[in-house]
Amino acid sequence: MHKLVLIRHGQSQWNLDNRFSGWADVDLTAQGLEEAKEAGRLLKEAGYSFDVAHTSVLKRAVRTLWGVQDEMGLMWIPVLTDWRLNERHYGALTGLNKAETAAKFGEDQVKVWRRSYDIPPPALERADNESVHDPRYAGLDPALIPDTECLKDTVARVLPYWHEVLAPAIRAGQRVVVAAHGNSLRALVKYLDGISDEDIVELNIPNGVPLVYEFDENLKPLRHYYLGDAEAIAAKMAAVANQGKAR
Ligand SMILES: O=C(O)[C@@H](CO)OP(=O)(O)O
Repeated sequence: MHKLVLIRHGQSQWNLDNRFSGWADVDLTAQGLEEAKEAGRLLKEAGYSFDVAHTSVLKRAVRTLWGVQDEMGLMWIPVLTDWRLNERHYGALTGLNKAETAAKFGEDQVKVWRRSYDIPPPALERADNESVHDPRYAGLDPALIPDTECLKDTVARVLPYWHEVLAPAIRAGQRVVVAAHGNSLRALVKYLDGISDEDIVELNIPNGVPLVYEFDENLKPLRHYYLGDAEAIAAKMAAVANQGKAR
């Protein structure tokens, strides 16, 4: 049996401030760092170890991974960073407060922007898109740098990473951990579990909690589960869903 561990980053400053983050490179809060370490402790206690780690090019995911590695005594394993694991690009909503946006445009509209499968948030003007000049994307065809993304667009970049990088490593017997983001992980989970475009709307991934997938030898998921206290995890998922309320 193969296993994969997915972890959404711990609380970021813009999670705390309730702002749309997307590709903005926001750091973890003290709580977020503690969540990362707690995830590492949980994994270690449960007997997990990893041969390789994958993360995005955004520091909230990278630093979460560092916290996990540090607690597990695994600072030495290879780490691959890749833009395809980045958060979904939030377009012109990036930086806006989610509750204020809901008060202005309505909670239903904000839910469409946050959770619909194929309706993207309003796009940034290319001239306003700082990622185009960001050295971390310098090797990338500028046409691949999004001005906004819906989940479907995120699936279109996350799945090649799964098929080309993650799945072959898991199949070869490597123990893999992925530290990424709410929506890049929703994209992967949608594919792994065959979740419909309608049902994915209600899926929210909590910050800083290890999500374990068990696969058969063909990488068909057998089951998945979060590590940690079930009630606390449910409360974290509800808190993510409620970020789009007007208050
Ligand atoms: O702001 C974002 O980039 C994401 C994740 O924090 O938020 P949401 O849950 O609203 O998609």
